[in-house]
Amino acid sequence: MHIRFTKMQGAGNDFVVLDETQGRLGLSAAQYRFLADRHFGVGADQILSVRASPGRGLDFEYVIHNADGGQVEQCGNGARCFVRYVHDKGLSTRNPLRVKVMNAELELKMHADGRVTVDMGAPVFTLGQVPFDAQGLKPQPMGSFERWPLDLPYAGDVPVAVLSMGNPHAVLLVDDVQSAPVASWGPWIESHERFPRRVNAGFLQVVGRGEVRLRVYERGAGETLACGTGACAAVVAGIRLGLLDPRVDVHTRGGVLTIEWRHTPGLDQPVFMTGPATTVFDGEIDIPDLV
Ligand SMILES: N[C@@H](CCC[C@H](N)C(=O)O)C(=O)O
Repeated sequence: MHIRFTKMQGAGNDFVVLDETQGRLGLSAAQYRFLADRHFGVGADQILSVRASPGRGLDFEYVIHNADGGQVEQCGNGARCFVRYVHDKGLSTRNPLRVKVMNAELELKMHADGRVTVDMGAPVFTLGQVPFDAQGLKPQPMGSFERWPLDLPYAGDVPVAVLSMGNPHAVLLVDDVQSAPVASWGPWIESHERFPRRVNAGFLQVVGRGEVRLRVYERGAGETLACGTGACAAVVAGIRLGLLDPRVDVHTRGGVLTIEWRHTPGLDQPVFMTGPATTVFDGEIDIPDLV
């Protein structure tokens, strides 16, 4: 199969974007893996498919596959690239855009300076919905939140905050993100048996009440230069742990994302994420028949 694609990046989190508005390409998980492969394919952390509106006042459907070929619920940096793609390719002039992702609807707004703000919806703290199995664990309260002791090889119990931004996140506090054990603990946390659908692992260094540094070991992709939902989850956790103000600049290895969350107990307040979205190049590629 011969296809056209666009390579994009948002704060260094990179994507292959496919136009499926005129019909599905019907790619297999192995073909998504091929596209994401940095040696044999194009190379990407995620593959984003732009599909026609499913109706209900929505402009498009937005489908996300991780580099490992698995379909996932959310991708924050991808959402910003999605808007830029739709506008640059002339698929819509609407601003803001309303799109459907796997289990939710998102509102995406492009600014005059090219940055994009995404209403990522409200975070979910119900453990069963993350999903996280806390049975038999004793929570450690902090601020208006809690952390859960996660037993990791050689490290013992490591306290993590657990929440969902539509996709699952575990956030742990570190003193220095540069020297944090992302490469070793990341895969252990990602596949920990307490997370039945695996999890994205965020390593959060609080610099001040409005500034953090973050590295994320992403489920199905490994460490990426930035993770949008990871930034939202880290800031929400930091606010509830009593460490952060409602507006925070998140320094990732690939750039800065600004996250805003007005926490009001009892109300489902949405998280807003603002950051860059850039087209790298357009291309064409032959995809082998892989099942
Ligand atoms: N890079 C993303 C998140 C992509 C999905 C994630 N790896 C998962 O499996 O949930 C972002 O910017 O949010």
